[in-house]
Amino acid sequence: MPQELRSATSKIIVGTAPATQQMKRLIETIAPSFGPVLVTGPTGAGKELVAQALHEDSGRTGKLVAVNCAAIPAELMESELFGYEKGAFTGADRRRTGRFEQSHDGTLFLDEIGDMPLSLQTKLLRVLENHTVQRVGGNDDVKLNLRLVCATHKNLLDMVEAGSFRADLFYRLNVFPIVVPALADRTEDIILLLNALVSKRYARDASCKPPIFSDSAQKALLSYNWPGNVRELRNVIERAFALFDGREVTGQHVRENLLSLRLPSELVPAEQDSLWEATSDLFGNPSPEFADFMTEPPKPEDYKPWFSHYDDIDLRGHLRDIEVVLIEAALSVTDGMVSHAADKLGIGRTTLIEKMKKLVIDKKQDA
Ligand SMILES: Nc1ncnc2c1ncn2[C@@H]1O[C@H](COP(=O)(O)OP(=O)(O)OP(=O)(O)O)[C@@H](O)[C@H]1O
Repeated sequence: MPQELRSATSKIIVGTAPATQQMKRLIETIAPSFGPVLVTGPTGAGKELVAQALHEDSGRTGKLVAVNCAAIPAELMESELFGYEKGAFTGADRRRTGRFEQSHDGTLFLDEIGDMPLSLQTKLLRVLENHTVQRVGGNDDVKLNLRLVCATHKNLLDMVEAGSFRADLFYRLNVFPIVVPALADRTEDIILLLNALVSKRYARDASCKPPIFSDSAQKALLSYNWPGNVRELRNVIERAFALFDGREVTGQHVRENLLSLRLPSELVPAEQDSLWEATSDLFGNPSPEFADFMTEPPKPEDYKPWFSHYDDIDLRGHLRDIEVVLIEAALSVTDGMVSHAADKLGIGRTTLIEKMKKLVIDKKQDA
């Protein structure tokens, strides 16, 4: 298809894995219709992008207006969504339109819909039934033509069961359900996303040169399980720009310095401080003190204080990372001699070969 005829969806959403292609086809098909869309999927997987793609391919002339229901205090949410008339409450010195009215002829994206208070759920249901809103303190019905897209990482059916989400609203919203797959379920997209996000990051700020992800780095990215999904991959790329300005990133760098932020030994302390500052809001950063502690090979009992630093741990992923690092180290000191490396690790040669296959480890180790 010529570039200019491609849908906005195919430009916005990167990925060619079967699950991604299926999702993109679904978005393109339902974008021009009117019914509400409910986008679900794990955090960071791209739910907001789906809303953007739906709007861009809808042919609607109005705006895409996004509201994060988890970020607005419950007592302000009604006036934020419905607007208010002058004098409706103390401080309402003029009429204000709400997000519903602002998205007339366009799309209203209600993110984290699972966090909407029950009283507002009832009001939202009324809007969906009547296609009108009343501003707070007003009596006039304002007629609206908008496409509603809601998203959540919560299980709304469980919430319905627990009585915290209205069943009738759930069925009203769930006309077109779209499930965004976890990144771990579409590994074919990882390298495409890596290249797209590196180019995007470089286009935004060309002051750092793009890092070069070697074959072993790409393998390491492919064998990781991405609990934070595409947002976590974006964070890894952000770290790579900060740490490897224009240099080659190896598989070992990915595991040791990018997936769990630890500095390569060649970085000086001053850079260390600015890096911690620059990335302190990134997914899952350990504190600098904890990183220092981790530069020593940990003894099992060193893990005891873990939960005073973190809420949780991906135990399987962590144990797998330790296995990968030790196997690679053994292969490196034995120049890739598998049987010698197996001796060093105290396991049989065949067991080591099986592990290397499973964990995508090469005999030859790059530094
Ligand atoms: N398929 C994709 N192609 C390109 N970029 C993507 C894709 N999926 C996600 N991203 C990027 O990953 C980041 C997270 O995506 P987004 O905010 O849409 O996730 P989300 O599912 O809405 O997260 P949350 O549940 O935390 O709100 C954004 O920077 C987004 O641009």
